[in-house]
Amino acid sequence: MTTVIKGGTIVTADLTYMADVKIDGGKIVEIGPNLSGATTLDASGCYVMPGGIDPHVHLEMPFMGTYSADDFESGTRAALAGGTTMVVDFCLPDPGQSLLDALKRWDNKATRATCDYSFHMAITWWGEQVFNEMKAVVSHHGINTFKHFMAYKGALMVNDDEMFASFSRCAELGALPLVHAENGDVVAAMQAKLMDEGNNGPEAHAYSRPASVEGEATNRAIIIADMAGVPLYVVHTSCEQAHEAIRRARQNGMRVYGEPLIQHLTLDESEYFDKDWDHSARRVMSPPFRSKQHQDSLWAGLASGSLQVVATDHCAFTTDQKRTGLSDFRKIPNGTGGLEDRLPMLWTHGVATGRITMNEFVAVTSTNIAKILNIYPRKGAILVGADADIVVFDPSKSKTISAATQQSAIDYNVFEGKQVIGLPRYTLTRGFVAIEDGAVKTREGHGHFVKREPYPAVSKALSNWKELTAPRKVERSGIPASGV
Ligand SMILES: NC(=O)NCCC(=O)O
Ligand SMILES: [Zn+2]
Ligand SMILES: [Zn+2]
Repeated sequence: MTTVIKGGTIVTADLTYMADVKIDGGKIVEIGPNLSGATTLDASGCYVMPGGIDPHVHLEMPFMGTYSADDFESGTRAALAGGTTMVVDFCLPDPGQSLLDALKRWDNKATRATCDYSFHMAITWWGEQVFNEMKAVVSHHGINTFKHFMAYKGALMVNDDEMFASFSRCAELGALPLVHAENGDVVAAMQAKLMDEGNNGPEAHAYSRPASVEGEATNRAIIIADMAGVPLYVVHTSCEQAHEAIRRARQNGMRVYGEPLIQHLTLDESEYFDKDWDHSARRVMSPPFRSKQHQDSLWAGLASGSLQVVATDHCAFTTDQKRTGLSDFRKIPNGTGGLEDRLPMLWTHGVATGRITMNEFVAVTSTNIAKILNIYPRKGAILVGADADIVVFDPSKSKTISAATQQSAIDYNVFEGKQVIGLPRYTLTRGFVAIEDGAVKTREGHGHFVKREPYPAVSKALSNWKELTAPRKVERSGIPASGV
């Protein structure tokens, strides 16, 4: 059964033009004028764009003694409602657990997904078993990214030697390491000091994680990646110090990518000084929200290309879950939602204000990450042969964000009361119309796992360069006799 999206303007990362899009069997089969099919979707006045890809979500994540509240059904439903058609979650092995066993657990959870998904594998401990299993993760399970937490001491955190070993293994396998870059040792010490001084409220979460601990860790991860000869992707880049380290590395020819979150771009640190404990605790996430100056730096990075991707780190906890930390901010589960709001908030605060163009919007919400994850042009493109993961985006449609009308399972929204302009008229996941003018028609279990091959081009280029510039013994003639 063919579907035609008719009368819209196609917007991709590099082109804007008027054409219809014909879909058959979940794929784009034709692009051009005056197309017809069994079903027609009216896109007049709309932009027809690749569906959003959110490479950073935590659905039903076991974390800080609880589980994040959105599972693969409600989380992907929220994604589709906001124009996002693929998510990438993080598989988190327990300490000592086999990576492959952990993957079975994630496979089971994800069967309920309503849109396509993939996983990053987290390296939460190190040993020969992990070293060996990383190969199977890449070659048999279609996962080409490995996440490293430099924070969450005593839980998910790995040390520099473990990171260097894992990054080096990534280099051998053609995989890409990811880092949560905050100095976990310094954060733990600062948290303890703040508690000793009686600072137990959610604002202390922000005090304990200043921009410098993120900048230092980002720089350290970049240097470790360079020594290991591997590219690096820095998740939730929230401040100028981290951005500056990424910019500098890129200027020096390193392949380092930075991912600001929509929350850091649009919400600031004043949220933590609200008199209402719940208000502040609901916004506790790591890294914390920053000042307006840091926000300006992130926006500039998106416009100039030194930062490449806007994600959400969707990790939603209910107010009751947040209240676990009523007397100790260290126990407030870290994380916020945003899956449904990423595209409308970025359009409103980015495109509508002129901070980024429509094409840059597509690049940072979809195409760039599709290329980084090595799934382009199956995803992230409006091209014949691509999956029909499409958002028909109406720039004149507006709403006020409210928990009362959201898809996420939690009881609040960190963007509550914000007016957005620009919303999906239709969201299609592999050709299936899951969102139609605000009506949610998602199908549980429709989502497929997207396998991702390793990166032959980047790894080959980097290993060629490393080989050319490797330390070499200088062959000398006429070596003087020993003076002894
Ligand atoms: N970001 C956050 O606070 N929670 C989710 C886990 C992580 O990404 O660090
Ligand atoms: Zn993180
Ligand atoms: Zn995260």
